Amino acid sequence: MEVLTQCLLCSVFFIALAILFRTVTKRGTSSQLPLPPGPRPLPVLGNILELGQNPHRSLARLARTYGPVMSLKLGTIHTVVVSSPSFAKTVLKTKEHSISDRHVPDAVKILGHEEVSMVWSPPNQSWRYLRTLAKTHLFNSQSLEATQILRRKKVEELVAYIRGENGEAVHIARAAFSTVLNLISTTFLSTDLVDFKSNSAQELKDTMWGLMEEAGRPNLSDFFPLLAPIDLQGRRQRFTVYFKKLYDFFDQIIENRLAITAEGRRKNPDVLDVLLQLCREVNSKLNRRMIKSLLLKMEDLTQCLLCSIFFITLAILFRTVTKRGSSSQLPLLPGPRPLPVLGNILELGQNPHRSLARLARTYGPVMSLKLGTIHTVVVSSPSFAKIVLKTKEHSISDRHVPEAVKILGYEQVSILWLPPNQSWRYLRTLAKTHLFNSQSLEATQILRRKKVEELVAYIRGENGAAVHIARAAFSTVLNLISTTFFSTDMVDFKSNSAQEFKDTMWGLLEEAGRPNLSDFFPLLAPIDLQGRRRRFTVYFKKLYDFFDQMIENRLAITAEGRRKNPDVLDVLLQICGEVNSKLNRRTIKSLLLDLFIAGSETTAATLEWAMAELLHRPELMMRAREEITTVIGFEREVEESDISRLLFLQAVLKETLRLHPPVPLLLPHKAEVSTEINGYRVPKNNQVLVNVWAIGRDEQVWKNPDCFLPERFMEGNEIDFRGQHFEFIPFGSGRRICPGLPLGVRMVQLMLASLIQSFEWSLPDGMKPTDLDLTEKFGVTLILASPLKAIATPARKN
Ligand code: HEM
Repeated sequence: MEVLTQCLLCSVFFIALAILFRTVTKRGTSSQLPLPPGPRPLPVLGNILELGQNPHRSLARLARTYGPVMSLKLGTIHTVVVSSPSFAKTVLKTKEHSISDRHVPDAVKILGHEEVSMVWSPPNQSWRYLRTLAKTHLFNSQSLEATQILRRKKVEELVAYIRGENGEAVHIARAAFSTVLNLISTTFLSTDLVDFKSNSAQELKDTMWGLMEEAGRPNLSDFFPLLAPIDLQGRRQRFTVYFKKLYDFFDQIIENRLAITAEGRRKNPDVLDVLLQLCREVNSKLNRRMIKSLLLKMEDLTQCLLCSIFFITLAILFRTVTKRGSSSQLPLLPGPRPLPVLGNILELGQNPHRSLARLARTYGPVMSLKLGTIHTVVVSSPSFAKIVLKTKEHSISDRHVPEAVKILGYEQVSILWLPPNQSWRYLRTLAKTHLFNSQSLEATQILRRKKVEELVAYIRGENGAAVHIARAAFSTVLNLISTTFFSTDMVDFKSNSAQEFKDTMWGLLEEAGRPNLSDFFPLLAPIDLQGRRRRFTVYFKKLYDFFDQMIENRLAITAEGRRKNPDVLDVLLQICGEVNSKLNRRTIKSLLLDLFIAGSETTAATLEWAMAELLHRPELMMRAREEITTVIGFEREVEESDISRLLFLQAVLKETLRLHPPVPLLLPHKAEVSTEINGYRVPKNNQVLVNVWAIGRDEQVWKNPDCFLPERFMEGNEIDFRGQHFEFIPFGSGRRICPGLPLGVRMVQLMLASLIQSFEWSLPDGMKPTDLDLTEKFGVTLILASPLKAIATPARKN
């Protein structure tokens, strides 16, 4: 009851928060105005997660979907992004009088800086005055000509410095930065005033560098201006220190200059002399304006105070919630500093596997992050993967269950999400003995061969039109799984209900690939802000109905007499009917659902990646064809039993799984008990992710890790993916290793070999192999961002 009241209070609090954000958001826009298209924003966060580590690239990618003018919501900030020359012209030229104000970062709203800064002030009279000043005194070509000798000298100093390094590696950015500071100071303040070898000059350089570094990191207050008054990250406070230091420095320069000019006019006045001269004329005006801006700030004070109280409460609440999960005595694993509330979510970006690999370069192969309120350990090296998946398999094989699947009691019976308890062990044994044992897979290979023939026939029927490889593969894999486990006669994929099944499965997997706020903030889960759990319930009910119908049909048939060749469904129903059976209809339905969820997109994505890599490197495609032609010829179709002789094809599959593991972070593991890795404590309930994508590209292990080189898996290289070689674990390892591995591998190999044997492949629209876009998209599985389309020409039999 106590927990319930707490939950209720939290829900009320968060609903209030959501309403507040919605109100704040609505205030900024007019409902009559049509907004440019754009990705659907998440509640509260908006589209922040889409920005990633490289917003310029992420936005370019989004523009491919939503067009050259699109709208996003970054936190509560409505943002329009323009990505084409013509719309850039509209914004920067045609509309220059309505779109040349600035969106001012919160951190620079200090010391009245933004009101007098040429960079940040709105295009008003003072700004125009500063622009004219810059044009006439700072950047006019005559004075730049006159000062070029000074700059030449500074560049000579740079060359001398580099020469002095005597072949040591030079930090180009730092050397350039120092020189640029010198060049600017030399141009505007003359060299004799700024000696960059002195201590104060060194300090100026460090302060500038620190300021730039600080400014480059995201600031919560810029996404949620309502949070600005409490300066949660202390950004404004640190900026104030930097600014004060710089102001002091410039004050000193001005004082020195005034002292010199007091002794008499300088021979060659520089820009500072001119500015000081002008300053004398406008001095009083400048002072009055500063006083006015101070008075204006007084008015806002009361409002700020009220906001502060609200957000301080919010911060304290989040801190309390967060602290509950960890103990302050525990030594923490290294990791990037989390932001308040969001933690390290912003670091994940669009491609978490890549971002985490990058972070691991700084924080090491075991690091800790906070994703919202979820403490997460990320492992990125073969040796630590071994510790997590093997040495510690008994303490780190629980699952961190996504909120969306906590519906209809599914997670309590699912092999994917159950903790490693008795029920899970029972299901794993069942899978091993009845579903994926090599004898029954041998027995069903003729059925799968037929389904692959249907795929080949479908592609032949396209008559040279481009084939959407992933979609064709997805349908075929659904057929292959159903044929393996419940015989073809039970599932006719040409019927309407089968089409509906496919669409529902596709929809479910698409939905599951999008981030869910509730997974980062489980306290929000009860209100299901994004409606994810509601939509999952609809999908699950449809699929359960489908399986129910299938079971009913089967029971009706078996009631008429035992079937000649019982399939997996017959066996499961048989076990279900036994006394004290651990299996019931609900468990069977969840198991079937899991097989389709875990086996369909993973297998289809692997085939798509393999085809994409071979189309990208036609000489490898040719080698694979030659091997098939030599070993099998054209007279008959490839059989699963042929694969053991197709060594290059096997190497292609391995290389595909190394470079493009379909489940790049495995399914999330969870520590069942507090444990220790590398001398650090991993507290109970921490989420544990294994970055197999990063491990597959580890430079310490793989030569030319980013190149697709199937040959590396030939010539006596015994490394395989069955969980013993931790440098290559696309199926995981240990207790939770993928039980569907034998079927998955058979399916991909058979489809790939058949497609290569039956067709010559090329790219549509005159695309060259090098034009093929191999960019990834992270979702439930790692897929190609631009789905692969290819043209199949029936193979010539020479
Ligand atoms: C190329 C194809 C496949 C790949 C790369 C793959 C990969 C994986 C991975 C990485 C895991 C998680 C391991 C972990 O969390 O430690 C997993 C789990 C699982 N896979 Fe696969 N898989 C594939 C095909 C299949 C197929 C065809 C099926 C069944 C028809 C299947 C059924 C499962 C199940 C039931 C689990 C959950 C095991 C558990 O949690 O105990 N997979 N798979």
